[in-house]
Amino acid sequence: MNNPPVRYPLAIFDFDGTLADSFPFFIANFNRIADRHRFSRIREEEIEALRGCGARELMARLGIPFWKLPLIARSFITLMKDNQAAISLFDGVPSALSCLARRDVTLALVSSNSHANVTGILGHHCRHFRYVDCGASVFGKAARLRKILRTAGVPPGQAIYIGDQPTDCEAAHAADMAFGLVSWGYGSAHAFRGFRPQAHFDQVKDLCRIAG
Ligand SMILES: O=C(O)COP(=O)(O)O
Repeated sequence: MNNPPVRYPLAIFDFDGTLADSFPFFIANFNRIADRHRFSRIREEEIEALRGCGARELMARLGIPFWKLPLIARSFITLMKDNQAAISLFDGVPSALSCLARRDVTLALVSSNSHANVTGILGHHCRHFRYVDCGASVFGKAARLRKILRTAGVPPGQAIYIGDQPTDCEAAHAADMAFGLVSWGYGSAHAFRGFRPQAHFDQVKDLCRIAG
């Protein structure tokens, strides 16, 4: 990991692929949702290449128009709601969250997933989060980040958004915040070519370094 140059008093987390290991569930259900919403199915051997695409490129390759995104997101969210037990947090996430909370980092979460799924999967680890903002559109996270900054009264330069997708990085930078990229998420390193995350986290336990 590149050590963050400063301690970040406010750390905002993405959920899927960052805290929750939902990629296997996403892939297992992908073609079912593709059939329902009439976009391209994927084959096992395409997955790695698709993880290297940004959201716009992915949508173009799969034939997903923007207007279908909320409908597709809703289908995944509903499916996940009925299968929450199949999704767990990445190993080490609970101790990383309690380490940060213990060291007085304010924790928040901005996700495009639903509040019910996020809180259901986090379970009692939810207690570490001061702010939880769910239901953001994939391209609409910057406004949610700004709202948390305002509510928390923290200047953007003292906050970091930690996520796994290029859209997360774009949102953080649009909100003038630092972005921390995790290596265990949906997006592969190739998807981040041309992006400049302020921090890289190679292992979950590295997240504790946000506390300085
Ligand atoms: O990383 C993403 O953009 C997707 O994750 P989210 O569902 O928690 O928003």
